[in-house]
Amino acid sequence: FDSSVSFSGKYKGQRLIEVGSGPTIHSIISACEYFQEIVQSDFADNNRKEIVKWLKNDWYPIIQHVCAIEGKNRNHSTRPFDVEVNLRQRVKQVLKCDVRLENPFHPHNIDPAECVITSLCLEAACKDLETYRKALRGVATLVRPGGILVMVGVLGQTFYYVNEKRFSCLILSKPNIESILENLGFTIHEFNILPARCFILNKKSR
Ligand SMILES: C[S@@+](CC[C@H](N)C(=O)[O-])C[C@H]1O[C@@H](n2cnc3c(N)ncnc32)[C@H](O)[C@@H]1O
Repeated sequence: FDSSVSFSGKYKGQRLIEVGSGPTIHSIISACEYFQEIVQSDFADNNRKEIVKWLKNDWYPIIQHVCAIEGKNRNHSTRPFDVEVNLRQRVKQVLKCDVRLENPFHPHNIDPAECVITSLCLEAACKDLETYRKALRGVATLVRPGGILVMVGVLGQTFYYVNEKRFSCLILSKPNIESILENLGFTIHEFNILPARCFILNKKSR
């Protein structure tokens, strides 16, 4: 899970909202130690169902993996088992969201949070830069004044696959994202660009 987000305690608070979680919990594993209440969300019903299922089922290997990356499995108080228990308790809601709406949680009004995470969602949801800008404006309304927005995204990509299904992806550049965020009143603390890893997978012949 290259897109998992790592928290070290520099940022903490009462609430964290994740926008466009997909069917997964990997983006919030690291954060659950630092935020008391977590709201996850996605547009797709099946993705939200998968998260709700997880609240009863097993993502332990993924939690172990994230803890290993962070070296946490050497620390007794945050070993993977504890992280899992913590995370299950802290995910309070799994809601429908649509980032193309001015209020992504319409018709619900969600209190803004100290931290909002969105990973690989906006470029998947938006077909052009103007839609992306509006979506980011909507996501920004979920961040409390003084709070942080953590975005994981991909630059210069036009499509991606989930199994054999192809999805479109909006081409983004660093200057595009920086100028939209600055116009929305954000100060950018970190902008890390990591080299993409390319996986070439060979399907077994029968
Ligand atoms: C590439 S996946 C990323 C999932 C996860 N956040 C991750 O990092 O692995 C894109 C996600 O965006 C969601 N999505 C697509 N359009 C959306 C929309 N209009 N509003 C909210 N989520 C949307 C999809 O359902 C999907 O779960």
